[in-house]
Amino acid sequence: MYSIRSKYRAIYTASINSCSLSAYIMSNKRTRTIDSFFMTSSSLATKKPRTSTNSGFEEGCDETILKKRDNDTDNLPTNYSSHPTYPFPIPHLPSSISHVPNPSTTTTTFPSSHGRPITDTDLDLLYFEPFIPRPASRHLFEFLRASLPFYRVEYDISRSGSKQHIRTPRWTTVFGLDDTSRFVASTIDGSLVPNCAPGSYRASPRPLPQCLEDLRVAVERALAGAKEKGSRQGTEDGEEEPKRGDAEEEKDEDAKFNFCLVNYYASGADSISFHSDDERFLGASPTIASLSLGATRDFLMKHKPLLPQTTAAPSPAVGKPLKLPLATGDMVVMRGATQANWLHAVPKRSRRNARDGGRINITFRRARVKAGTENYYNYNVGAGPVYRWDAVDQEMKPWTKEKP
Ligand SMILES: O=C(O)CCC(=O)C(=O)O
Ligand SMILES: [Fe+2]
Repeated sequence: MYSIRSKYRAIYTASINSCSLSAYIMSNKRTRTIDSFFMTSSSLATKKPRTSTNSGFEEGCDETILKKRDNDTDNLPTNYSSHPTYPFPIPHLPSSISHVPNPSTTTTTFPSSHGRPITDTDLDLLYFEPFIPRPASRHLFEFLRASLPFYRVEYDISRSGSKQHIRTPRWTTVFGLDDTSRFVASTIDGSLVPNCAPGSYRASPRPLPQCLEDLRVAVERALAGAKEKGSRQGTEDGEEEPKRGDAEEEKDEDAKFNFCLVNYYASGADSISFHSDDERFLGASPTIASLSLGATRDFLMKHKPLLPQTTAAPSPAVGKPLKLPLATGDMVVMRGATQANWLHAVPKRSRRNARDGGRINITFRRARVKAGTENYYNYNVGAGPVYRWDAVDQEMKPWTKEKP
């Protein structure tokens, strides 16, 4: 038997190695080994510039990361998040993801670009290109894929009277709401949502591990900053600051997240079909922050069909999908009436682009209604086995508890 730390060393080293293997394949016969990850900066300076324009994973082995590792003599995690609901301890972010802020300090390089508003009929997006600097985001992709437990949810549905078995075409994992969490008393659909007593869930809520908690803090801080900047601009010309109503207070609450869903798309064959995140447990106009790591994938958005009795003239947005090619480190924040009126999807990629090295998507949300939250756990964790990334075979493998 070996300790968590030595086990993690094996996984993490293999992960770095697999990164070099990928770089080798992508950069056409330029062999790189584990040693190259610890080369000196001067030897790296002679490295030829990369010519590959492939997105995502294969570029994760770039100079910035290598130089950073050069200074980190022992880059392996020493701290872990543990909880009875975690199948195994989840490491904290390694020091080499240098741009990930420490919540106890005020210095952060996040976001690494300003959020660009994209608006249309009922559409309210804030698009950071990127939110996390590209090199750090690629390292973060590797880290999260190797560190989190994943699930492949399967379920049966009834379609035209016959039962159909669905195997979700992506890996998922979900965290949120620990025993100390409370639903804040607020109104949803006109009624007061009560506080939720600890231990009252059927599905055991899993708190965010520290590595996702650090990201949550960074995202919330950036959104608060973007909001402050927006309101400062609105009052710059001496206007009196407008009085804040209940709706605005609720909007503030929306951008305080207590729930996190992680999707892993192993290749272009994995996808998510058109849907909206309009589950009741998120409230009427949720703010959802969606972070992309790894391979670039298209994020499509289209307006929901308008009811035939609608008298308003159709907007050009209706029927015309919007395409955001989400690259590593990018973040899209969906707000306001977006979920109520728009659908989004990450379609499969063509065979030519199928082997893209994988992509991770993290969405931060605010769960408000207990009943729906339970369903969400079941839908994104399910009752099947736990999977964990096997860096040697480069795939998710069923994970079993080690015998002591
Ligand atoms: O992978 C993405 O960018 C979208 C994921 C998504 O829409 C969801 O999990 O609800
Ligand atoms: Fe979604």
